[in-house]
Amino acid sequence: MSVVRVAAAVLQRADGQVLLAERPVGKPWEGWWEFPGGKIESGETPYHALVRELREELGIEVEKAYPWLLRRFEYPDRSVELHFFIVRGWRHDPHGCEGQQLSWQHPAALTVGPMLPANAPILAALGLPSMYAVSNAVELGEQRFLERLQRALDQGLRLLQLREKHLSLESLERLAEQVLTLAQPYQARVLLNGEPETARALGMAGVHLSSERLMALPERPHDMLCAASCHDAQQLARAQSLALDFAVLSPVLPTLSHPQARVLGWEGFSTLVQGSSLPVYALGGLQKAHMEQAWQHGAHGIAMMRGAWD
Ligand SMILES: Nc1nc2c([nH]c(=O)n2[C@@H]2O[C@H](COP(=O)(O)OP(=O)(O)OP(=O)(O)O)[C@@H](O)[C@H]2O)c(=O)[nH]1
Repeated sequence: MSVVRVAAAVLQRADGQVLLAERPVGKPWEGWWEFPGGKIESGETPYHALVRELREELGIEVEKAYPWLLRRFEYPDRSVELHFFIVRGWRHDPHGCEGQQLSWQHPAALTVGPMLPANAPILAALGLPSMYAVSNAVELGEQRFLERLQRALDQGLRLLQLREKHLSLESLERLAEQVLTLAQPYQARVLLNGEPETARALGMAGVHLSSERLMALPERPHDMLCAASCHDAQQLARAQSLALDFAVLSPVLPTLSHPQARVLGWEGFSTLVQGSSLPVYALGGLQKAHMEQAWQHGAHGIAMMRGAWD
């Protein structure tokens, strides 16, 4: 079966809502909802197809579009390869130039549907925020870390990795309880860097695997979020084949926590994440101000340890 290559756009407003379109009468899957976009013509790059499709379908001019995920899916009559972009800047108000109905929607609470079957993991990925903070109680001291965590939650942090490898199980339990108590009113999700069973026992939303654990794990846990640390193509491929929720790729820049590690640089990062079916956070020596650069290089967002608590 030949592969249909498609450019698809997640137009995202500052409030997080994304634009969905209903497939018009007469097309395959009519009445189903999708992200605006269409087939990549021969000789076109995915980006150029995106710009053309959004002009033709929505009457907008793309100003800021970032490469995001590649999703392969088998329909009964065709295989599709969907090149998703996140579009954060455009000129003119989108309207359905082909008579299609449009709707701005919160990815986690759609009020239109059904969505095309290929798109379920895309909606899940859109539920992940741009920033992923990694705890640093060992350097800050627990009290100061908890104060900084409270401040970060107030400022919008919604995803956190508790990574305190030096602690005994008893001390970890105590700290985890305090962290979860702070995170709960914000519905912020906390992942434990460790084993799935420990994460489950501590009531965490998920587990974050070390790269070593990632390579050894036969199957991902299905009752919680599951993410992993990756440093090369082989580990990223493993994270994709286990269908994890997301990966973290590091170190992008030199970092104090891993002074010996070979730095990827932004170009190395972007080469590795190109074509990823999973959202990938950039990590290593980053500050909040690196967000735009991370998006330009194909990252879902940035992960930070020291930078998250400044
Ligand atoms: N634009 C878009 N297409 C998607 C999404 N998800 C998804 O599976 N697709 C698939 O990607 C293909 C998009 O091609 P298209 O919209 O230009 O073509 P089409 O179905 O109208 O078919 P036709 O032009 O051959 O009649 C379709 O097979 C569609 O089912 C999505 O979110 N947006």
